[in-house]
Amino acid sequence: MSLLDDVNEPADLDRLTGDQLRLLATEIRAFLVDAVCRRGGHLGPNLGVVELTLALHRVFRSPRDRIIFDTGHQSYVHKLVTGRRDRFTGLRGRGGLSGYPRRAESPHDLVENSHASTALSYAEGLARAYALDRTERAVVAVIGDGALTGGLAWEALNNLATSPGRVVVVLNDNGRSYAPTVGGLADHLGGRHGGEAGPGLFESLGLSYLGPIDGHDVHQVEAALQKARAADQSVVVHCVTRKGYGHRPSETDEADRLHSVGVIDPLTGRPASMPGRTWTDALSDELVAIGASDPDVVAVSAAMLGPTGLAAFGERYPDRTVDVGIAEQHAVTSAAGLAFGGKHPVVAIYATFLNRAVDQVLLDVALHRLPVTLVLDRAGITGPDGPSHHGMWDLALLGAVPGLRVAAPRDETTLREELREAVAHQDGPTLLRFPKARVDDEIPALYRSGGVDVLRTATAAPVLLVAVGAMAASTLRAADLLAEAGVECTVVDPRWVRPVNPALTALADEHALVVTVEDGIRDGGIGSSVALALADAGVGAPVRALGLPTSFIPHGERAGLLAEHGLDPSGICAAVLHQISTLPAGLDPRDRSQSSLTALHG
Ligand SMILES: Cc1ncc(C[n+]2csc(CCOP(=O)(O)OP(=O)(O)O)c2C)c(N)n1
Ligand SMILES: CC(=O)[C@@H](O)[C@H](O)COP(=O)(O)O
Ligand SMILES: [Mg+2]
Repeated sequence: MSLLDDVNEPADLDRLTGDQLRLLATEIRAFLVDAVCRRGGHLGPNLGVVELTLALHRVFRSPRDRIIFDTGHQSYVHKLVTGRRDRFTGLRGRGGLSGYPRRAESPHDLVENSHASTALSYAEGLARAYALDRTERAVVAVIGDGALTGGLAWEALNNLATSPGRVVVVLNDNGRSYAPTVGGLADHLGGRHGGEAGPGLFESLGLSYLGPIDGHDVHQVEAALQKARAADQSVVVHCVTRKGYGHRPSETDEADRLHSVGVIDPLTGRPASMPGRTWTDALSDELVAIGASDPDVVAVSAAMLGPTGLAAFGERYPDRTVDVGIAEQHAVTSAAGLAFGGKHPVVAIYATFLNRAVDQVLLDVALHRLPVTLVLDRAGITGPDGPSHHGMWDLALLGAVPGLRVAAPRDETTLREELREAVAHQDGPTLLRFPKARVDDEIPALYRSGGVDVLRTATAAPVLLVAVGAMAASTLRAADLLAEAGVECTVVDPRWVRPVNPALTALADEHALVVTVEDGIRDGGIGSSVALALADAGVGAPVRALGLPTSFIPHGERAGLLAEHGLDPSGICAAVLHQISTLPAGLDPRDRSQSSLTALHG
């Protein structure tokens, strides 16, 4: 019987002695290594917060007191001590335990948004609400040194000093985001600016400061938290920890301390199976090649050089590579500055995180028609990271940006080609998007017509299938299924999906039904742009837009989630057949006669 087996709620920690707490921490690490290596997830971040989380749950009485984890990727220990041990076998799978706090899972989870740098703002507002009600409930925000590089966190700190709400800010300073945390703040916390790290900075903002504290010493952390709890103003408790602590492959992983892993061998930290070539790998290689011939290209990342494929560019051209920290807004506006200065910035960001910087794309970049290329990795369904990480809003949110040209490559060749076209474009911003997946097999075009790649044709095919980027493979397989059902289709990849290419409009005019397929939300997506363009051009073919619903899609495996939303070959086929069945009598595209077209086109 282990100590961990007896911990089913935070109160179970109260009776443990110092030695038992140390033993429990060891058991928790063994549990985490085993569970995360089997399922994938955030390993290094959680190994670093074991003692800190035990101390938090001994000092504060969750859920009456509120503990908010910034980003939430480091909440596994919190889940373990709040009764969710048995659910780790399904970690991040469909219907299984989420990799982030999740309200539906436990009353101990309040905030489940896993975009970084939000916790202090949630906490300030919550504490203010408790103060208004004169309710004695403590509010704690746990924030990493990486998340503290985000501007939102500083907006919150600025407000905390004068807020009636008191917040205990636990700064988990492990010196890293993925890679070592960069910038003046990181240098300050690391003592690289000389003098004592912490007090000067936070006290000058009107907050109290305690630390630096050894974040792996439960008693030291507890003592500091007790003091912070009793203070009459907001306090920063500065805990120094080691990312990946207690697991050699994590602690020694140079890239990111095994920040976020797939299924790996616990002894070596290496992937259990060959990961295969991803879209990110293809982007990485082509950008290095472009950098060799174009000295004006500058790569910009928001704390994710490695995961977005910019690390190789950074090794080759360190002077032309910028990591701005978790600061997507600054990344985009500073890219605008670079472009004003004659450079061509390539800003690589996960699609979901660009949501942060929509205004910057709109007014700081597009208004000035600046040549900035945005590369959106993890576009569409990402999978195990769940609702906040699916990159499904970009096309809809950015559809309103005048002059933004958007490309969605279907395979590695088109990714390379479209990236070069994007970087060559000087008159305004460009955007490329692709998913978190292996890059699909090459999909050759039969021919290119006015910039649109025609992937499949049949004589007098009545249905035009418009595949957006990575949806091309499934759309082509759907066309096979439809042919078996007696419906011939033309399948095209517009390559540049916005603005809608007039060549696509012309092609649509030769068909009785147009079906668009994309892995973003339908509402405001490419399908709706195509429908508008056809209507404006007086093309009468009805448009059926297939895509994701405007809803928060839970975590699960990417292929399964796409299928659940009808975006696999059989789903696309079924949707087309259904659409055909709704066409007015005489307009069945299986019997596409000139008269039916004439009738349709009025
Ligand atoms: C807005 C936003 N940008 C980027 C990310 C991706 N991301 C997740 S964790 C992380 C690093 C966080 O570093 P830190 O807060 O220090 O936590 P640690 O992993 O070191 O514990 C990044 C960049 C994110 N979740 N949200
Ligand atoms: C917490 C966070 O935002 C990242 O760690 C994210 O989970 C990484 O996702 P990938 O594993 O797709 O790189
Ligand atoms: Mg950190």
